[in-house]
Amino acid sequence: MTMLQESRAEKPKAIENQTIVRREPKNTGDEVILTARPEAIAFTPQQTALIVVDMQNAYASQGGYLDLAGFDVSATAPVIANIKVAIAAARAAGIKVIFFQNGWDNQYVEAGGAGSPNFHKSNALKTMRKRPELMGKLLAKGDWDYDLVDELQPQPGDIVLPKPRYSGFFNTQLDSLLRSYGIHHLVFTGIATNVCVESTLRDGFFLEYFGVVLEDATHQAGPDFAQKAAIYNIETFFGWVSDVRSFCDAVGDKSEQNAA
Ligand SMILES: NC(=O)N/C=C\C(=O)O
Repeated sequence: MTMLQESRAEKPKAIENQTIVRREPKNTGDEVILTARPEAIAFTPQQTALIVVDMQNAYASQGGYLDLAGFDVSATAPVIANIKVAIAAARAAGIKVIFFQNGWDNQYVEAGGAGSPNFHKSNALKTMRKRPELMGKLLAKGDWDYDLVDELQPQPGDIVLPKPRYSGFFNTQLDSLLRSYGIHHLVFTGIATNVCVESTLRDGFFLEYFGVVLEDATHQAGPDFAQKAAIYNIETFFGWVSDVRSFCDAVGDKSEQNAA
């Protein structure tokens, strides 16, 4: 056993002077402890999912919806790289990986008509009303914009869920799938922190899921203050905030060992 493997074998890592939040009744299986704000949080990999929110070209690529609608996506490359690391660590630790894809059919029937606030608020729909040549392209199933970015592709055993609104719990199979796997801790990554990540984490809170966001694996839609506000809300009211390095340390990052 190498020194690196030896240090990885010592689990859970000591979190000195940090209060540790533990769900009751106790987790079953091997518990790991994640350094987080405002407290460290204990979870078992088997009862945890890594949620990858909307890592589609629409949200992370130049020429995608957010970019065309005037949002800055120039700093998404490190976020993609960090999510890739978190996914590898999660898979190696036996944590279920769940990808979301936001969008609708290419006729936008699923987007709702003028009777839906979504019709009036969605910046994708507004952009297409201003630029009709984009109709059938932005967030439309089957188009490049809807596709997950090349770097973050699902593997067998992962779950991919389409979603028609900001919250991943609304009109999707998420809740029933999580309950079927006995999962009650959710670790969030993806774009946008202040819209779909926060909406899903908040709905999860109301449904009694423990939500942790990996801050450096997220990016906001809008100015920097939107990221700060979302992180503040999560840390203070709805869940916990951590980072990719701490997540890998907590779950024992066996991804390099397992990479064939
Ligand atoms: N994935 C998201 O957070 N989406 C944010 C805005 C939108 O879809 O219009």
